Amino acid sequence: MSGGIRFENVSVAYGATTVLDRFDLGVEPGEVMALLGPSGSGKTTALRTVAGFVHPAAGRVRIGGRDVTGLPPYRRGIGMVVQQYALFPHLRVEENVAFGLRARRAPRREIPGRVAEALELTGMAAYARRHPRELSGGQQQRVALARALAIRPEVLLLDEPLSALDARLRSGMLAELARLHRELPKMSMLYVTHDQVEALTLADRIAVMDKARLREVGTPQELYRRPRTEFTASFVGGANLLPVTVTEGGILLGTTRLDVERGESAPGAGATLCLRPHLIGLGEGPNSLAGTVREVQWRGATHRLHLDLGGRTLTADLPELRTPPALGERITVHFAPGDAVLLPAGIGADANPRTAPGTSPQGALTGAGRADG
Ligand SMILES: Nc1ncnc2c1ncn2[C@@H]1O[C@H](COP(=O)(O)OP(=O)(O)OP(=O)(O)O)[C@@H](O)[C@H]1O
Repeated sequence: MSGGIRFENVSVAYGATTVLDRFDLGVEPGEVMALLGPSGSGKTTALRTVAGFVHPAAGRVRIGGRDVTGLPPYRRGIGMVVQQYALFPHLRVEENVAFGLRARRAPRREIPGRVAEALELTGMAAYARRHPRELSGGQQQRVALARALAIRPEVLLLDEPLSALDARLRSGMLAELARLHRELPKMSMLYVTHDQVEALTLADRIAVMDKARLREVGTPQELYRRPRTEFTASFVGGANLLPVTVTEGGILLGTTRLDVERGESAPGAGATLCLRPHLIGLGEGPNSLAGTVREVQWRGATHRLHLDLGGRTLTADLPELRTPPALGERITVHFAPGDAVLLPAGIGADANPRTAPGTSPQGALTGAGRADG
């Protein structure tokens, strides 16, 4: 059985409010696709249309090529894990895991083996006889995962599965999910998150959503290194977004001429320079920028500097400095021509990157540090 999910122009509305607008996306068999976007962008709604809990006003949903738009959830071949573990408190772990199999009328003699297999996959075999209240939050989430896997789903739907866990458990579970993906290479996963680190770590591709629409889809590397919109640039990884002017003679940041590829931006047009904080170096270089130090944050392995470039803030993450600059000091930083991306003004402008998480009031995004904690 080949998995894979296909959204074909799926729209969902509650009353007059469209919460999913002509959503068109394919998840390949065996692929992990993250749905990444701010709160309320429609991620959960998209996932629930695959599960069969939300019915589209228009469009079709396919799983493994099969049109499942009209099918009830239990006939779709899906496993689902949500933020709240939703285990039955009065049932032991093994009974919780067997529940989905019984509900689907799996042959009785097969159930113990399938339960054991699912508990083994999730590292919970030793806890089979316990009740949920005797488990930690992370363990309960593993049981929820085991329950979803026991039915051997074609597709696994995960809705913020790690958000109830503390940071250390979260990174452990993330590694577990990556291992699971390697061990079950045919199973597709659709993973809803608003955490870019989870998406970058786990996903083969990321679908960036905002305001009920799909904004951009690509591999984590594509979206990180070559974002096509300001929204993606700021939401995936954190970026400095600086308005520049495109002229025949080159790109101008204020009066400073920069050596960066012009891309699709036509002379005369406005554009935005996207520059990742960690790709900025100290001192003179190919693209030198002078600024006044407004803030210095020591972050262990790095120093984060906020520089005032004449009214614009530039955030730079530098490897830990022996002698960090003083506040008010004037310093020069630089970046390599290939390390900045020029985004044509206007694309994704209505996506309002200024409200993306981690954006400082000056419009320089400081969220890149989330990747390093
Ligand atoms: N049953 C419902 N009735 C009315 N509006 C709803 C319903 N479910 C969701 N919505 C609205 O649809 C929009 C999208 O919700 P959805 O849960 O898909 O967003 P999300 O991207 O998953 O957000 P979050 O990250 O906060 O979970 C929101 O504005 C939400 O208020």
